[in-house]
Amino acid sequence: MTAAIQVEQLAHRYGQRFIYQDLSFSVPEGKVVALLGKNGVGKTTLIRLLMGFLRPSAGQCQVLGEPSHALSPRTRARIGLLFEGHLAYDFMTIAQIERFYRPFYRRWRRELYYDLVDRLGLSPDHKIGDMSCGQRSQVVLGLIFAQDPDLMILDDYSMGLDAGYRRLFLDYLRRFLDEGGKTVFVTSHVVQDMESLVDEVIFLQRGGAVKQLPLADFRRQFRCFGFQVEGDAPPQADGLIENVDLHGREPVLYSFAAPERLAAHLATHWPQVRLGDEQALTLEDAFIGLTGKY
Ligand SMILES: Nc1ncnc2c1ncn2[C@@H]1O[C@H](COP(=O)(O)OP(=O)(O)OP(=O)(O)O)[C@@H](O)[C@H]1O
Repeated sequence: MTAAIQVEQLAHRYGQRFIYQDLSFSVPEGKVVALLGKNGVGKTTLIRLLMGFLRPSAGQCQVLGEPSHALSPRTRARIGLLFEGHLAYDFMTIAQIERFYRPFYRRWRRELYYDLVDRLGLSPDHKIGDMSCGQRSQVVLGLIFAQDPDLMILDDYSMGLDAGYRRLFLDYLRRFLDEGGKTVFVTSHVVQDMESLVDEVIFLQRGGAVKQLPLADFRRQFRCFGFQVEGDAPPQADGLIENVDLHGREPVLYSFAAPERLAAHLATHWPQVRLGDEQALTLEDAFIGLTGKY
């Protein structure tokens, strides 16, 4: 399968501080892939690298078959980018910005822009600089859908959108995906939105460790169990135990291992621990279980 994004042995540092040292993953064409990670792990930095706004300290990224630091205008026009501070032309009006963007894109779909933006109930000569944060987001999203891109890169699309507009955006995104052949690479802190949208997840940890797997596999394999300890030596994360934490008041441990394998592992390495019941997890619980609360 062709990769829309291919990242190989990527390293990036700000000053002396490495954000990642050896990051590799790929986003297959036609898939929706979410990059999830806690604040400050380097999600936005990665998008800057993918778009060629930053040059990596080492390693490489390819986007739609071109090196990210040398993307041609033609390839850039195939990428719909939602990025913090992206809407720089806030002196323009709703109508002016649409006219400004239109000539850059061969498949421009003006009706999609106005379909989203008309819902704001503002006149076409309303200035972008005089809009609320959520309204501006709506304008940016309208511009991105109108581009009809082959690849959408969305950095925290929920920025400022209220629950209704977030749903509206997700409905648009699903319709966009129904057209087929589209790839979406998304970062979000609204983990529950990912459940019905995403094919694969990439968990990025501080220091650059990554785990990529189909969302369905993550939901099926990643489990949470209560446990009891004899004495005062609780288990610690190890090769099989991903994390140990409190779920409410109950101590729990998280693992990708099946219960029998985990019980055998505990009997050998943590004999003072008795495995309790499996707990149901929302996607957000599972995300926190894997990455930790803070
Ligand atoms: N220009 C910069 N100079 C120095 N450090 C930076 C710079 N930009 C970002 N950082 C640091 O790099 C790390 C990664 O930042 P980045 O914005 O990529 O994280 P993020 O995963 O997108 O975070 P969030 O989820 O909070 O948006 C952070 O520790 C941040 O402080």
